[in-house]
Amino acid sequence: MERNREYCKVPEEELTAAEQELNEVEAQLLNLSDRKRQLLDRIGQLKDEILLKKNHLLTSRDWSSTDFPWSKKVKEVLNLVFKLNEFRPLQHETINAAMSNEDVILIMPTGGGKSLCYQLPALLKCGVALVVSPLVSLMEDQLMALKALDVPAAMLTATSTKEEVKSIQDAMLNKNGKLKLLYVTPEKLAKSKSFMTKVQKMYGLGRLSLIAIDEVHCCSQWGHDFRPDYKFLGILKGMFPDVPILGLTATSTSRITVDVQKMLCIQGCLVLRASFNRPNLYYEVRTKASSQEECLQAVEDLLKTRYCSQSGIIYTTSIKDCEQLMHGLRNRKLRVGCYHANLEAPLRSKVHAKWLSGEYQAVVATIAFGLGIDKPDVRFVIHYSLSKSMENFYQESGRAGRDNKRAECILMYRLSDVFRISSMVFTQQTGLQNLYRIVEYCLDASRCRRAIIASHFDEAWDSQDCNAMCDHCCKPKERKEMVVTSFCQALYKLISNAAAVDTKLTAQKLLDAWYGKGAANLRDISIPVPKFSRETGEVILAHLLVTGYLQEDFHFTPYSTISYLKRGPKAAAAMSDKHNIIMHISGKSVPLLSSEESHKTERKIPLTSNNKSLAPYQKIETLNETMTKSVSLKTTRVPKVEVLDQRIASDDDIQVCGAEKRRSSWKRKVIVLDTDSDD
Ligand SMILES: Nc1ncnc2c1ncn2[C@@H]1O[C@H](COP(=O)(O)OP(=O)(O)OP(=O)(O)O)[C@@H](O)[C@H]1O
Repeated sequence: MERNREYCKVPEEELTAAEQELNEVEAQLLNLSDRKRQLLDRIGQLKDEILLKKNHLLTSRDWSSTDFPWSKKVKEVLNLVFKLNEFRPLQHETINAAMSNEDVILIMPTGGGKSLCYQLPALLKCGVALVVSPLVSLMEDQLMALKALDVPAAMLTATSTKEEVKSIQDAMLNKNGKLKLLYVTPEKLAKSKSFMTKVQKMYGLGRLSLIAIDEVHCCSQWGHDFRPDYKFLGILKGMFPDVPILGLTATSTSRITVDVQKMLCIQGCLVLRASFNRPNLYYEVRTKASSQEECLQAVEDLLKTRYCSQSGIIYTTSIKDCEQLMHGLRNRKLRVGCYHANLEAPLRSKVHAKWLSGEYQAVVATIAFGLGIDKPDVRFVIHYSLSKSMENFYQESGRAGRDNKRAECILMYRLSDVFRISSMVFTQQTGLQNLYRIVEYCLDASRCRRAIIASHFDEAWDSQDCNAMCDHCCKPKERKEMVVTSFCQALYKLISNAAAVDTKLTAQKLLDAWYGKGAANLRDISIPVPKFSRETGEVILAHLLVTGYLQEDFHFTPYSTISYLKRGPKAAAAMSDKHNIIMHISGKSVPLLSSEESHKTERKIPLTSNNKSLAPYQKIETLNETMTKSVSLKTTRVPKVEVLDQRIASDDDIQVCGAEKRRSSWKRKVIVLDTDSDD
């Protein structure tokens, strides 16, 4: 080609030659970019294969073995330093993996004993373990506990004094230093260059023993608690390649776990997942009354009867709710305190202390009362309103029953709460998605509550595992299907009618119009008023919302954010003749266990005053006779799934969140769909 160019004196000839050459180059480029794509694909495949192979090797090793060189020492430190007799599930495995310098992600329910998994190896390894923790209060709790055990630990935060910083940094680099654990916030790592330089020096001296990252799900944007500073932790593996990273979390779906591995550059690492099942926790959802007074009454009744002289937590959504509920309960002579972020730290500590000592029966709290709460005998957690996500609910309710004795988690559900929370979370990337999952948990009228929790956390579930420890398994109901397509179409029509007069409808206004109430110009006489209660109407509306047939439409006013309803992304399907929108409802109780027996069953479950070492996620195998009976009851298959014809369906036999309604005049048209259906 070069030669061509040299001899081409005439510009026309040179142009032809250049164009020819360009064509050839383009053809080569195409070939090369094809090849590049092929190579990239292959590299991706090979990397996946290597990770899979590595992961296979890791998972096939017996991490619970007691034949590791450090095994004897591990047992000694467990007994002598931590004063514990034996490991809880997965603790030993995690410790062995960390001692082998493997990266690990440990997913273990709240209270499962994650801290020991990095504290113990930190004591056995040479040097200092860096513990990244999201909250100063959490670190303080940990330091207090470690001090009581005589374990040398320190923390560095934005408020540490110069002297503190200096003495800690000296200890980091001192070959003979005693410091074993150093707690830091992710912000400290991300923002303090001088501190990172010290960590690098410590690493250079071979004194960085391991990196533990608490609440590691905060790395992932898919998690409910994404913290931008956690992103920075991605550089640690590159900087300190031979230091094991131990990520710990109580809540992580598979998607979040993969994301976290990617963020931390520890793909293919060992993932240890303890069961999310907490056999000693009883889960229940109750319909919340619409009047403030009735709601208060319901909580008062619980505290004065069912939970008389027992200790618990009542979670509310806002600071205002928190204070109002506390005053309401105090006026009813209940010993409760309140805890939220607007209270000064000393006051919060005082409330916490009064609750720990039993002076307060319960703390009415916002989510500010959370991480680090380690009271073993919390017998009840009441959610006075929905949580923001299943993860939040699991974590908050998980503060009950850490002593492994029976404790109860009651969630009070009302549709209007959904919109209060949605207008707070809709700007977050997965805010609404997360909220709708917990709404589904509340709406489900028959499925085992813990089966729903397990499936949320991608955990395999055996229907026998509940042991009648949720409201649905305690009093099983038939599971039926109801076709709600025409109701959805009716709601669309009401929304369109309102739009025609330049009006937007909130859920309450939409329900008013549907039930022939509210402004006359928003009603539609061509749409029959439902024969079922408004409560059932609310459930149908909520179902249409969480399944995408309706959608929230947020508008800002100077004082608040209002959620209106509009057609959802599935509207076209809902309008099609061929499409049925099906909702599960529950029918009659399965008459195998009388309510008296079920009550007995409820009361007889765990069990564990003589079973202290039982971890929350271990199966309780010592079933008594009544429990065995309830298990066989629970596993009894519902004989049929029925489609109730929507035109004549009424409240009869429909159970909505525990509010059971029955009428003898029930007429229904039944189409048998399936004769062997279950959840
Ligand atoms: N092997 C064990 N035997 C008995 N008790 C243990 C064991 N391991 C940990 N514990 C106790 O369990 C309690 C909870 O432990 P820890 O705080 O580590 O839980 P966690 O999983 O970090 O919970 P959270 O997610 O709420 O922070 C602590 O009081 C701890 O002393």
